[in-house]
Amino acid sequence: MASNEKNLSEYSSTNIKPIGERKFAIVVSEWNEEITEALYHGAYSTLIQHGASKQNIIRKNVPGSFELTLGAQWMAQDNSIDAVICIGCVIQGETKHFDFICDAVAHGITNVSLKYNKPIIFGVLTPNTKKQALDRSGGKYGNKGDEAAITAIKMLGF
Ligand SMILES: Nc1c(NC[C@H](O)[C@H](O)[C@H](O)CO)[nH]c(=O)[nH]c1=O
Ligand SMILES: CC(=O)[C@@H](O)COP(=O)(O)O
Repeated sequence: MASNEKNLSEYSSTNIKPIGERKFAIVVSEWNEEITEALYHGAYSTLIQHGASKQNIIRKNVPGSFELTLGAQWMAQDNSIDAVICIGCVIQGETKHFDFICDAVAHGITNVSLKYNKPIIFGVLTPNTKKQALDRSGGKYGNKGDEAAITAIKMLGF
């Protein structure tokens, strides 16, 4: 279902219990910082809203979305971390570089989740334009960071 049919920030919270002492890592790409900071704040605030403690949310910055995979692995190998949220924004340019990055990140973080048997959430926007990114990072279609945090919480069984 396209984002213009389902707001990324709309979800039923009635069935989500407080997440107590669970520990989360949020790995944030620095490329398109205006977008990724908005996504990060969406994810962070959603975790806090559902009961996570500030000291149990670890942030790790990486240069670009391609580096999210290794950043996620560094966090996932810490046994105290229950779930990892990857935040990035890859905007289509003139060349096929976009395709290679998006493919590498999608497959990469999937492999990390299977290797460490823990949720590694794909909170990466892959828009064609900056406007599409703005619409999905706190704009008219909500915030994918919210969605990524809820996904992490649900994957932990709450
Ligand atoms: N163009 C975008 C990039 N490019 C950088 C790569 O992610 C990577 O850091 C580089 O290829 C070195 O390994 N990254 C984004 O996150 N978003 C882009 O739009
Ligand atoms: C996704 C990218 O790396 C992209 O922004 C680079 O732009 P271009 O394909 O025009 O070099």
